Amino acid sequence: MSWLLIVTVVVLLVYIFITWRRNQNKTPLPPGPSIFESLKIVWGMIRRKDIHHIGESLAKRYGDIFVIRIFGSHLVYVNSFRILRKMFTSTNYRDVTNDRPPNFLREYILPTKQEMAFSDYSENQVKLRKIFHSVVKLYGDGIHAFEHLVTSEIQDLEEKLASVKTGQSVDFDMELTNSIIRILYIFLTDERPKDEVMVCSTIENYDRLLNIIFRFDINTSLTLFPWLRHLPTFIGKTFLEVMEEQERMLDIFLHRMKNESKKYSGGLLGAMLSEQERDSTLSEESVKGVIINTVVGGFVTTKGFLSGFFLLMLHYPDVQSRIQDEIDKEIGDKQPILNDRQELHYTNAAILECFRYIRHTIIGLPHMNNAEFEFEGYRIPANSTIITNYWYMARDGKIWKHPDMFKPERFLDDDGKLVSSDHPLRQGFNPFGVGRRNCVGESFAKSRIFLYVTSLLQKFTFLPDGGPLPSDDSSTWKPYAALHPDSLSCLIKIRKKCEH
Ligand code: HEM
Repeated sequence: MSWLLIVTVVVLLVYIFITWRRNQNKTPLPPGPSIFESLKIVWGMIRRKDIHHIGESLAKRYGDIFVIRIFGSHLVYVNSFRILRKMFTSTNYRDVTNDRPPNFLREYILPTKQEMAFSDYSENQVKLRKIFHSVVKLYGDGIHAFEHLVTSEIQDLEEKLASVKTGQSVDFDMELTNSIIRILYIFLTDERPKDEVMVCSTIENYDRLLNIIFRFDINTSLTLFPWLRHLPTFIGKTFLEVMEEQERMLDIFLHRMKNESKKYSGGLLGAMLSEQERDSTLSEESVKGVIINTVVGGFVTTKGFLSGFFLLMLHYPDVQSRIQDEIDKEIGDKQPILNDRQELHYTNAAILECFRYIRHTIIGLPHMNNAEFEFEGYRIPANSTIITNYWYMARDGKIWKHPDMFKPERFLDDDGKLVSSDHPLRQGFNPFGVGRRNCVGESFAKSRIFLYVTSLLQKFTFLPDGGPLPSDDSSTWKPYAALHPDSLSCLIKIRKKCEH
């Protein structure tokens, strides 16, 4: 036993010596904990699952950029949006910094590598992004077709809520979940789901399981030791379940596509089929990839935002009534539309502040650099995993006054108008990322969020139901890849009749 210990120590020392020699006379790495402390930190992240809390305390110690070194790999944390924008968008760096690190999800779960979110930046990836944008068509006339789709779904939700008996508690989390999934389904197929219960439960379950697999501790363990998926443990069981659920989910869409391809012309899938006729290089694998990207990217993020937002309405009734006053004044009784956005300054400020305050996409998606580069006086070694530390940026005391307070007014100027998009505060944090890998669903998500918030607060007031209310402090929530409160039960008081 003792010789094993001696060999381990010697190997470790030789490794440290070689690393040290190799780095002599080179531009320094960003600051960061020693190799020994790094080991302890990564172990802490895996054990305590709180990658965001550890990233926050290290950012306070080291500033805008730091590195954690682990067995010859580098986790480079970017802790300021200014630095992140420069690294991902400037012509000096963007060809290098927009790949994705290898991860278990890409290698072992997704049925294809031809997709948008987890593959490297490539011609195919750019092509898929373009098709996605052409369907969202949020620029120009297409916006109205999309708006109609979302509005009609929200009206169904309103009718459901309006039919709840006075004083009866509503599982609003579940209602939101089903409603968001139905919109995603319509976005993909241009039709309402025939078997709604089955579609909603399959997609919800798939997302829930993926959210577990993508948690830092589990994803890291599986990426380092993929054979763990075969063990009869929680991880192995979750892996099997996610594979089954993925099969079921793809079947819902692909089965219909194959059997009804003649009729299949609308939605994102229809657009991909038409594109396939023009461009034979667009494979079925890519179609599968885009279904998964839309379901994964479009559900947990928006659901996390909306359940967080309405939880804040329960905690901050004065903010809720100020939004309602603004809606009454600017929109009155007519159905809110996207064009109303320009007039609703306080509502927009509350939405921005909710993104900042909750920080539900804690570290976004990691990037990887395909070559070594020098940046702000530091050397970033090739194949580093670049972590966008949104969790820290959104509450960095250097940018935000009273960062721990929920204060929509921080985004308003002296005349009560929303500060412009180039204002330092709005430049200080964007939860959708920037550059070539920014969120492809940004416009889709923002529009949906605006329509949900305004339509629902126009008709209803949301009130605590007297049961335990989840804390509004998202740092106490379970550390999934996208944060959301555990539950959201509430009372709903009708303000205005739904007249659709
Ligand atoms: C509240 C809503 C959302 C937030 C906060 C959000 C945030 C993000 C972030 C931070 C990234 C990574 C950016 C980067 O790597 O630099 C991302 C990527 C992505 N998002 Fe979203 N997202 C949201 C909604 C959506 C929706 C509705 C969809 C699709 C329907 C979507 C699809 C995607 C895809 C496919 C990517 C990968 C893009 C690429 O790698 O090129 N997201 N999102």
